[in-house]
Amino acid sequence: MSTRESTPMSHPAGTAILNVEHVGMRFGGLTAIADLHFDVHAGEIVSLIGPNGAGKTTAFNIMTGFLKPTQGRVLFRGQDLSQTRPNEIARLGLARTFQRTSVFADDTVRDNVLIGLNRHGDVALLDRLFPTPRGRRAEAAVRERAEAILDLVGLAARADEKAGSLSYGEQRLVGFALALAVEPKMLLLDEPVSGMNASETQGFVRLIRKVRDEGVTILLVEHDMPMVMEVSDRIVCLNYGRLIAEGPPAAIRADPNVIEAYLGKSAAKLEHKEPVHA
Ligand SMILES: Nc1ncnc2c1ncn2[C@@H]1O[C@H](COP(=O)(O)OP(=O)(O)OP(=O)(O)O)[C@@H](O)[C@H]1O
Repeated sequence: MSTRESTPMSHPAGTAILNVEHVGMRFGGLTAIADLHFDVHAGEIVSLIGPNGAGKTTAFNIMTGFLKPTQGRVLFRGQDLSQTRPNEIARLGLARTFQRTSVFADDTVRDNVLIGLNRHGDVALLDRLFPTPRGRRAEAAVRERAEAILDLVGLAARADEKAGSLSYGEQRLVGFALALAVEPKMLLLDEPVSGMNASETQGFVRLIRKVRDEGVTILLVEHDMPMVMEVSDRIVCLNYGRLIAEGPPAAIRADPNVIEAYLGKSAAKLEHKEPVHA
């Protein structure tokens, strides 16, 4: 495990940054999550896996404030998120990416990242609007940060192209860059490599590790099992809204309950199918 955070708010390795405490979610008569309970420690890469409809996306939506749980609570860095709005949660340092890409297709890749940075609002608006020396310095700092993020995700050479002209996998990287723009302490990645080819996936594994080594904790939902087994420190497996196993990849791969519910069926079982929402 590696943490290089040095701010006073940082968590030493092994401290929980996220606590999911007996969370339940019902939609009318349907129980999407029955009783989910797990922690993520600072500096870890943790994956949430399970068959279609197991409740993974619902869990993500609760952790990011898009849904309020009908039972239990989620703490991020000790703060209860139940009454916290999504934009406040992002400001606390918990950012997410979405299953579907959400880039501005007609803007360049660079402008997408600049939009993300400006939305984050770490530079005062007046400083950017007026051509004062201070305003110009602020603008230059934002542009420099955009270049650094583009470099990190490997899109520097495509910065001037329209985001909509990139391959699907590259657009996922733009979505990832947008999430990084808010300088998160923790990133929730929703099926980040779906639609990526094998070499893009390998590149993404290296990228996730690099970002983690910079002190960002990662929780991902992913159906690409070789990728999950390679990148995860720990895996949490859900089935029908219940936690059925939790542990390091080797233990999860060998767990009879996980094999029965998810891994052991036909190869087609590992392919992602769109959920049918009630
Ligand atoms: N807004 C909603 N209203 C009603 N039911 C919902 C809603 N969102 C999710 N569900 C149901 O909750 C259950 C869990 O769905 P969820 O999308 O969280 O599963 P998942 O594990 O993310 O699946 P997938 O791997 O296919 O993305 C499913 O039965 C789904 O149909």
